[in-house]
Amino acid sequence: MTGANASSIVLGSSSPRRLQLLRQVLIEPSSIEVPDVDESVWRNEQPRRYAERMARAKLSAIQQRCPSADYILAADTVVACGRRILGKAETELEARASLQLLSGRRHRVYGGVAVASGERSVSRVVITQVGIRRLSDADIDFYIDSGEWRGKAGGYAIQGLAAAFVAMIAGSYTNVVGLPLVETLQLLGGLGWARSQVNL
Ligand SMILES: Cc1cn([C@H]2C[C@H](O)[C@@H](COP(=O)(O)OP(=O)(O)OP(=O)(O)O)O2)c(=O)[nH]c1=O
Repeated sequence: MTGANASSIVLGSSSPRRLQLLRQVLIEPSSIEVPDVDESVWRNEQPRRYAERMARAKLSAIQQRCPSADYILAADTVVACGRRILGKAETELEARASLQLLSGRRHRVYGGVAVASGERSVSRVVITQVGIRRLSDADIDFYIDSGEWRGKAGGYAIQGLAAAFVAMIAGSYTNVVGLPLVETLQLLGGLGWARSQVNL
């Protein structure tokens, strides 16, 4: 038991979005650990299974590193068009190809979340449907120039300029940004985590 919260949470993620989302609901992780896992997709692996496998792999990497943590949280965000998984865009070419594929279509964002407390761990996948309006070449050029696509699953970030591309969303918005808050809090609550001071 440490700090203001009765139970401390180790965030197993390098994603600034995930930290920001937790802070938005007044959860301050006691520490941040960067998971280092092999993120390659298995042959014929479906997006849902991949998202859950990655979240669990990140969790267990951090569990080994922090055996005495009260709670550990890890997550993975996967963007898929049908069964096709679109990875994190690392080059302009990848981002452009991804945006061209998503243009004028609906796709799904699979958010894997995994939480552990001691020996117990739970995980789930939250699915959000996102519809991107038809993108012109000028839209895509503009977005590529912004650089906001870098390191983002599917080559876009809904919390930034790409909000202007999103025509519809069905399901959790925070899931698309990187961490489905309602479901994450449910998982934590299921393992006994409780806020000590704030009753959100
Ligand atoms: C679709 C989408 C993804 N993203 C981001 C969230 C994640 O950071 C990233 C997906 O990559 P992840 O592999 O889920 O996470 P990460 O590599 O950034 O961090 P870590 O493995 O250390 O936890 O894409 C957005 O920020 N906005 C969006 O709209």
